[in-house]
Amino acid sequence: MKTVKIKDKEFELFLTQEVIEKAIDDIAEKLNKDLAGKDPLFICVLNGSFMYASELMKRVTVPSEVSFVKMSSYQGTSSSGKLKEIYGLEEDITDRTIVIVEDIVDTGYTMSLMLEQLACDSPKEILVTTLLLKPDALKHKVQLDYVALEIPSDFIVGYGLDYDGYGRNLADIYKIKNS
Ligand SMILES: O=P(O)(O)OC[C@H]1O[C@H](OP(=O)(O)OP(=O)(O)O)[C@H](O)[C@@H]1O
Ligand SMILES: Nc1nc2[nH]cnc2c(=O)[nH]1
Repeated sequence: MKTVKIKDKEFELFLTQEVIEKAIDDIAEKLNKDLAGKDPLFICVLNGSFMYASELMKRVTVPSEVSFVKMSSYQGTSSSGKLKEIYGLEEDITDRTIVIVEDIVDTGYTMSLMLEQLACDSPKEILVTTLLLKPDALKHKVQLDYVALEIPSDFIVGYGLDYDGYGRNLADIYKIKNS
């Protein structure tokens, strides 16, 4: 089994680039059907989604715009955990079809905040695509329209996802080795 070491942790091969990109082919095919004539704006969530966004957008053939945002933590007064806010969205999304592009939905916290914040700007509709979903880890109810791959709750790296900043450039996805 192929393994990689990142900092203090060992990871083992979990999903090959071939498997991932076959799943992306399927998502792109669905999007190309569903978005025809809708002039969508794709909003990709940095950092993690950069590789998924790039492979997906090469396969999207409908005329569309692509933009990148960050969900950054900010100091809030709430005791309910980290608060996150959308940074970097310059386009007017009023009355537009929006497609959010994420690398992973884990607890669903980030996506739930994003959906709530984007809805305030009155888009026509918001669709969500994520490369990965951990169904057993979900703690927040989120709308997910196009999920490429469902995975168990193990911590993973590669294909845009990092461990402590490293591993995002790996072409395959690895899961943490249980010692
Ligand atoms: O469903 P959740 O439990 O909220 O987790 C999912 C979020 O976690 C990751 O982002 P992260 O904050 O690690 O930032 P990154 O994309 O820059 O790595 C990922 O890109 C999602 O945005
Ligand atoms: N790298 C990484 N980031 C995440 N963010 C939410 N879940 C994960 C995960 O499994 N791996």
